[in-house]
Amino acid sequence: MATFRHICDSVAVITLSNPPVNALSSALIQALQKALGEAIRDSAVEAIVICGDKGKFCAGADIREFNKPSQKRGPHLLLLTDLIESNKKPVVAAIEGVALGGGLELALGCHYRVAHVQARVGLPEVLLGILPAASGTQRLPRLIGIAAALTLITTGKYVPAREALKLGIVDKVVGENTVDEAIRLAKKVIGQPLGSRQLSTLPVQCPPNVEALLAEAMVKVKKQFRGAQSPQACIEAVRAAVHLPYTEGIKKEQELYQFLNATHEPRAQQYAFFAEREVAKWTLPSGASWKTVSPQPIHTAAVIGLGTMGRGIVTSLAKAKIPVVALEQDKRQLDIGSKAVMSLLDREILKMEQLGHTEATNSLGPVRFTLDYDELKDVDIVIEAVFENMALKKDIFRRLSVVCKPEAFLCTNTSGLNIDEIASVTNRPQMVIGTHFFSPAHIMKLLEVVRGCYTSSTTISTAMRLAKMLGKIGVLVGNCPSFVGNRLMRLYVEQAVFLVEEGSKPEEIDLALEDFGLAMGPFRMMDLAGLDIGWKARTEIGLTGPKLPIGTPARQRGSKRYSPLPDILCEQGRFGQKSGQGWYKYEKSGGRNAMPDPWLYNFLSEYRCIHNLKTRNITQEEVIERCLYILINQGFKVLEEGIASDPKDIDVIYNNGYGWPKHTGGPMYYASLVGLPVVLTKLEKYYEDNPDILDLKPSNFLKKLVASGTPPLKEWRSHLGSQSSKL
Ligand SMILES: CCCCCCCC/C=C\C/C=C/C(=O)SCCNC(=O)CCNC(=O)[C@H](O)C(C)(C)COP(=O)(O)OP(=O)(O)OC[C@H]1O[C@@H](n2cnc3c(N)ncnc32)[C@H](O)[C@@H]1OP(=O)(O)O
Repeated sequence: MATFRHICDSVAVITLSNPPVNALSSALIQALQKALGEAIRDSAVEAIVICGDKGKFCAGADIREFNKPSQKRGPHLLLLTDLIESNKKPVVAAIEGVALGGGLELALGCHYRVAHVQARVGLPEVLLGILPAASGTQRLPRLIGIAAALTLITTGKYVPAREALKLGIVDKVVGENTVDEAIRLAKKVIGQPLGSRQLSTLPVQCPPNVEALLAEAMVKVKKQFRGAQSPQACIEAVRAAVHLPYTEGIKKEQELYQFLNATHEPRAQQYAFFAEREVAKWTLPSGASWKTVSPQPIHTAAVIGLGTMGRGIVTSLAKAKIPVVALEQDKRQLDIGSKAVMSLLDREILKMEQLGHTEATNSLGPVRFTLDYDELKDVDIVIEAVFENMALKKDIFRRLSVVCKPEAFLCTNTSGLNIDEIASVTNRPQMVIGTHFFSPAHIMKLLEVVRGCYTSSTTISTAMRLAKMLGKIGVLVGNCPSFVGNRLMRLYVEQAVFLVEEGSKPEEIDLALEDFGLAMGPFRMMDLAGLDIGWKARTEIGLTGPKLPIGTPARQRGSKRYSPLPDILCEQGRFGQKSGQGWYKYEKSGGRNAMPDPWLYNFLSEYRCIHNLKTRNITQEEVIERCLYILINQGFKVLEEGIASDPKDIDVIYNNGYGWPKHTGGPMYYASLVGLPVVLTKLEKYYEDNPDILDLKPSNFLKKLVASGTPPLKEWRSHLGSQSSKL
């Protein structure tokens, strides 16, 4: 790793070099400090350009070093930004690729910034549980004003170069030769006064309503990132920029950074950051892995079924520039589906245009709509996305076996049906795999990649590569009913319904779990997804409806507790948002504004009377513990059964598919934060109180970990022993 400089006429060019993203490690900061010192002292140098090696300016502080003791971290980036800014020779940042976090803070210390048109800049520290603590919270508001700075700092969003130019973050955007352009600019400004380019010396331009603006931002982040402290600290730091001189503002920034660093959030968020990248590095017990097995190329794709999921999947493929054939079963469905897809694609184009893409239309792959299976004969991959009916799926896969070329991979978007059963009807079971997208499929980052017992490692490699091509996070899991995500989710939701039977109100449970940080409580989530979907599935497998054996107790299935409440709501036509009423009532069918429904309270009173259920006062603590610990307990079972190979797989699934708050790291990380002995003791207690809720019974793996002295999460895997992996 090195920072080197060379002289080009009177300009020194300093190149940051720390592959793969030129992150500012202690060593790089030290080397940069040294090179800057030399350039400043060298009387032949009149101006300096800072750029990054291999087309990437800098992705910020090296996150891998965050857990190092601070005294071992070397010089602080903050001092470096001051050194650059106060230097009498103009310094120009040549931004290619990314200038993120500390990388942008470094660029803000420079007097000028030139960016490549495809570069992106941003301050994503908030997403790592910290704040831009190398003067970003003080310099950015001075450059672009309070409102825009607040947005960037509290969302961590990445801003494309053209937008950055409009905001005033960069001075110039170029289509090529960014470093040459920066050198040209550096030469041009030699000898010019730098006062107005030294951001720390500028006043913050405050609108008259600045306090209202800050208060509004606070309300927004408290809602958007419930339970997380870093967004609030970011606002406090910007408030300091408003009210205090620069040096005092910096002190406040440092104080807030120290405060956040003492909480669990940075470590949880940084764990989540690396976990998202590590899940791509899959390994099978056979030894086959992402390193050894090459994916097959995917040039064209087909999607079967243009319901909500199919439309999103088509859009996702088009966004990745993969030409798609979209197939429906009849003309009417095709017309409806194609219109919906076109409207999604139009929205994508609009978004891109707003971000400054001049040729947005050309940046989407072509979509062809058809009723004819023959049009699928040349595609490299097919993704089936019809509704959850095994017989229908099998029919489709039989047909695909005949129509598709032998090298084509066959994927199913089932959210829980048996992959092996689907694969068994094809002429290529080794090329069948589950690709479980999350709704809306063109937006949600997660792709659960489900390996069946026949699935080959090349098929896995290709599906994982597809995830990457779609800009998604693929997590490889084994085949079991409902896979990992929905298997855990079902128990969490069921627990919430049991709590309603016992006396809670849906809105109390939603509030408790949303305050914990979940994006949406279980009842609002059920209403959004549609209660009828689960009802149909339960009817199909005979848990309710005509197939239910006569004489089955209403609240019991086998030896397990069962709640018929969701079934009864469906029988009453209460399907959730789509019918204007479910666990809540809505302003109209399809309305989104959930309001507590007095009808439900009366209904629940009668229901409890009929079933002789005594209500009791249920605390928020119990709501959180029962709903979350049963989910976590199932996570341990999933690990024990080898359905997921590592706790981080479960965490990535929950963080990216189920709105779990990343500042707690994910359910398994959260369990490690709470302490496994605590989770175990609570589960034992709740199971003792509710012996008919069998899934509250602590998993053997959890017990084993506690008995082994509660090892840290990264060691759990080694305690699994000789399990029969489903991977
Ligand atoms: C001297 C240390 C001092 C520490 C003390 C700091 C105090 C100062 C406090 C605040 C100031 C500044 C704080 C920060 O800057 S925090 C970091 C902010 N930056 C980010 O959050 C950027 C995160 N990265 C990304 O968004 C993306 O990685 C990307 C856009 C840069 C590239 O995306 P993509 O091409 O999709 O590749 P990957 O995401 O897969 O990444 C490739 C590879 O690089 C690793 N990586 C990325 N960013 C960092 C980083 N900042 N530090 C370390 N490593 C990074 C990533 O993990 C991948 O690694 P691999 O899996 O091993 O290949």
